[in-house]
Amino acid sequence: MAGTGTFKEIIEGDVYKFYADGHWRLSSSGNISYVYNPTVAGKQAYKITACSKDEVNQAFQSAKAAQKIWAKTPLYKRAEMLHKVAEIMRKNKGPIAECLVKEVAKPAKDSVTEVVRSADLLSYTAEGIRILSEGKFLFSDSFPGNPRNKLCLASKAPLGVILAIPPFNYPVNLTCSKIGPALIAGNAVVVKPPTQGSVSTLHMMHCFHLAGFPKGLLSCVPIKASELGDYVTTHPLVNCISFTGGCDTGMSISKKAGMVPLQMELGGKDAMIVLEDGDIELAATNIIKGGFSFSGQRCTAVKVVLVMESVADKLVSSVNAKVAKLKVGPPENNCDIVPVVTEASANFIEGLVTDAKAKNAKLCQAKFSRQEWKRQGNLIWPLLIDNVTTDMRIAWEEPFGPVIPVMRIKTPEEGVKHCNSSKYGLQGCVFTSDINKAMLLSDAMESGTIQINSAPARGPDHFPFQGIRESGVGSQGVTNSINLMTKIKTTVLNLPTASYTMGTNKLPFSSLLSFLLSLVLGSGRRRVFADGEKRTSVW
Ligand SMILES: NC(=O)C1=CN([C@@H]2O[C@H](COP(=O)(O)OP(=O)(O)OC[C@H]3O[C@@H](n4cnc5c(N)ncnc54)[C@H](OP(=O)(O)O)[C@@H]3O)[C@@H](O)[C@H]2O)C=CC1
Ligand SMILES: O=C(O)[C@H](O)COP(=O)(O)O
Repeated sequence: MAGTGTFKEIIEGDVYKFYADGHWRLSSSGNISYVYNPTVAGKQAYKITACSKDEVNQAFQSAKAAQKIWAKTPLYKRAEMLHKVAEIMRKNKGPIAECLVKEVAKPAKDSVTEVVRSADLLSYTAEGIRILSEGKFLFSDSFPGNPRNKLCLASKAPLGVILAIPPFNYPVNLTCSKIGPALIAGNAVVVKPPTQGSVSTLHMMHCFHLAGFPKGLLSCVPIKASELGDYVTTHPLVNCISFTGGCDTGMSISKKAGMVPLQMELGGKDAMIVLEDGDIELAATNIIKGGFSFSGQRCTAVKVVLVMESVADKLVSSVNAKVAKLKVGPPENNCDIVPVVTEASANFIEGLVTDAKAKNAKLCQAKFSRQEWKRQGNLIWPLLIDNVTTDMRIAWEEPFGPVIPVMRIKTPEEGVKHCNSSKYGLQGCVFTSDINKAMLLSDAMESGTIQINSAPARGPDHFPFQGIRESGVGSQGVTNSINLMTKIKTTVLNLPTASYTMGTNKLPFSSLLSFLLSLVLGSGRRRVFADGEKRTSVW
């Protein structure tokens, strides 16, 4: 059960605490944020303490201090601790998943999957020590005019304090995808959890606490973003911001952030282009899996289908038949379509549908009811909207809900043009049986990733994951996140004479003779070396 047993110390009464300096406590502010259960309108799921400005500042100060020590922790010990957290998370997947069901209405089975996937991500990230234990060794004489008298050692150093801001839809997985790389690289992390998703995040943070990370290295500070959001994101001790969430929020943060590396993933309008030689059944299945899972609340969800008009009717018919089989209802029952996270989100989605209908789109509401459009509170029945045209909002905007527009195209180029006209550029996908056409389309589609014959997806989590344009900046995926959360440190060894290796360091005979004579006569030519010491020989 959430907040009991292993997790009883993270709650006081019915209010969840915040985590800093290695322990859990209620904020001195007395402020409380409320987490509402998306499945039951108006029902409070949880109460969480909201940190004060001073508590947030203290979390950053402690992070800075703890990071200096953590950066000197051997890589193998860092890896051991990540494996330990992963194990604790696997053991406690039940209570953490329970929170996901209640605060973001994620289907129960998908909630457990998210926790296990996150533990696996941490285990994989622990192997990141292979990357961190490698450096670069450069000779100077590869550059014109330089003898080989400078040896350059380049290695990766931690940035310092990482501010991690995850979104509601994957509060556990997307927090781990930030914390894991940050820690293995030697950084400290301050997590600002999403309100909807904060209790799942707090439970996950407790697993890190139980693993025994140094006090202060990790903190989780729920705040009222409207009050302290800017304070957190512009704090002088922030050395990097890793944010996943809405485009508007992310863009605003990136404009205010200091001169720090940014890792921003801001959503997408992932396009699916279906060609005449594409497998229509496969495409339909991927629209269902890729477009409607978690009610479309995924940045990588299929968000517009661009299908050649000659096969459009066949595709729409196949998708509608599959939509009719989707289970609609509460996440506890593992329904395919669950309530979206907030009423505001549901209202936004309804606005897009209403606009499309007003402009003569065809609403293909499955045979759930005679209604074309069905919504009950935050619960929206899955909807394919056919005959969408570019004058409709849903052709361009990200619903983050179970509604998918279908646009009919005459040429593949028309599909590429629409994809590239979007302000987003996260992922896309192409369905065709011709690998050459697939590669040409992938090259032409301006997106971070193009999937061939499968729906967009971030996983597996070690794959590079990035958006362009307003879909974000910086690349995720375990390796890329580790590299983004480090900086390069170089040390240059300046030598008095060129240095060669593998026996190529033969002295000219004359200097060998003078060297031998100096040994015999004891009056070797005294030279000042790089360290300032006067000696007769470099070795
Ligand atoms: N790329 C992706 O995977 C996601 C994209 N989205 C897109 O964003 C839209 C809105 O979803 P939502 O989750 O509300 O996204 P938001 O961008 O509002 O929230 C994302 C995270 O940012 C935090 N936040 C909000 N405002 C600030 C601020 N001023 N300073 C610091 N942190 C802040 C939120 O905290 P809090 O919750 O307390 O406001 C949350 O932790 C969705 O409809 C979807 O289009 C949403 C989720 C994931
Ligand atoms: O930001 C998101 O919505 C997730 O990263 C998507 O992950 P998924 O493709 O594995 O669902």
